[in-house]
Amino acid sequence: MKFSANLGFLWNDRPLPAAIKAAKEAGFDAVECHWPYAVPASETKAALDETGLKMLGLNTVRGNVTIGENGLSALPGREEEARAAIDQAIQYATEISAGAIHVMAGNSSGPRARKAFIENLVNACDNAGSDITILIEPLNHYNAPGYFLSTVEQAADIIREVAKPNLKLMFDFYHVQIMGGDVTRRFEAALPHIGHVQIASVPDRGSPDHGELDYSFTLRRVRELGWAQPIGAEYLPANGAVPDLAWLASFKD
Ligand SMILES: O=C(O)[C@@H](O)C(=O)CO
Ligand SMILES: [Mg+2]
Repeated sequence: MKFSANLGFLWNDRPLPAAIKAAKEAGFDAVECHWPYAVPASETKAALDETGLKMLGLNTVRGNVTIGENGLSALPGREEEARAAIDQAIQYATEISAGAIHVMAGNSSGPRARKAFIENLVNACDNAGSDITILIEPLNHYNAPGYFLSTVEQAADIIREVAKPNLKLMFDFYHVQIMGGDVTRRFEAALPHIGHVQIASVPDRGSPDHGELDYSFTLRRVRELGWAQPIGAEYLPANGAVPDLAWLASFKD
């Protein structure tokens, strides 16, 4: 299997270009991040070019994080800000040739929120063009209480309704296990919609070699089902920002 280092959590004690280099040295096949915007895209691109790693994805900004905002795209009345966040992400992703943008929904619920989310996703898909995949990610209700999107089934409904070929599901096993489990069957059912896969141990969101999910089984099944893209290692290192990587050698090709 191939793995992508999620630099939102791994090596997040250093500037993004240095984190990209650390991921390369550690043997990762790709990188992904959360919010790279403080670093000029040219600097991120230079580190990607130097290491030969691809940036698989980045997120739209969350809004006012000091009051707990967690995305803007499913917030009725905030359409202008949501569009600006999507435009910013598309511009950054284009400059660094990133593969995907995770459009963050935000904390909301109900039909008006759903309508706003769908309209923003249509706009994101149309403006991103065919080289950038737009991702939506269900988040669990412990880490993201009140978040609009919490299950893969809800996300699949939205993807069907938006009906754009570049809208896909970010299937994060950590969240999916917490929100109902049965992860192997649910992965298989969602496979046609999946655009990226992420992992972490459950419930502590640590390295994927312990906890209630057995990734040596789960990832074998993922591979058998034909998934060949790098899997996002999105976990919280046990001791700060430098990750424990014993798991990587045993899971990698
Ligand atoms: O799982 C997560 O939390 C991330 O993938 C993310 O992008 C939202 O913070
Ligand atoms: Mg995730």
